[in-house]
Amino acid sequence: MFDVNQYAVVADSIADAGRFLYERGWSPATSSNYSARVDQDHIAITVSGRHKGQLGAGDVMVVDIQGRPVQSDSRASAETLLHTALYQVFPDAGAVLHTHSVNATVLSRLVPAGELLTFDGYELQKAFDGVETHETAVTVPVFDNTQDIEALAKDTQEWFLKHPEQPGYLIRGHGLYTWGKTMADCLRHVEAFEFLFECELATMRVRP
Ligand SMILES: CSCCC(=O)C(=O)COP(=O)(O)O
Ligand SMILES: [Zn+2]
Repeated sequence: MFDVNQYAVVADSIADAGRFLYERGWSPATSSNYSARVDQDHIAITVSGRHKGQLGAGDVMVVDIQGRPVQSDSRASAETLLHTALYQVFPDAGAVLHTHSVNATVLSRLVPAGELLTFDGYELQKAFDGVETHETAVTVPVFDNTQDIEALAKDTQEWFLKHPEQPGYLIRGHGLYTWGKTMADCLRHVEAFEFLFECELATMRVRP
């Protein structure tokens, strides 16, 4: 069982994150899903299909670390297994955010199949946990979009078990996944990625 007070705290942090991300245009309409750790075995996650700029009581539910609903008749995010896959790889992850910004979507479609997106030489790379210098490249894998979330969860888990220092991934034509020790860390990672996506796209415009 989980602590309901702790659930209430993390559910609030998810609703606040939703308002922030929606206002910036990074989570339009019912796109995106967010989660935060309640305890070692339980995750609070958005209910599927909810408007992420208007989350309130009843829009965040609890699943176990395998993604099975706990004490709820609601349907958890369709992408729940992508979240639990990350919590399983990163025991110190406290939050996972998935967003659908225009820049993440467009850039993910421009990266050739089989190639990684690499950020190198940007001072802002230091916004990511564990990155101390612009000389440390940040490498972002781009997974093909699929409706087979179980298979995608397995692929992403395998990749991050081999590359645990990397802070996020893209799904082609779909969006960004990133995580952090706290919700504040995770939101900082979304902002850092968005800045870097904008820089890459601006660079492509002047140097096609
Ligand atoms: C309307 S966007 C399509 C589904 C999606 O990609 C998403 O992020 C939201 O799915 P959820 O089941 O978490 O609401
Ligand atoms: Zn999505």
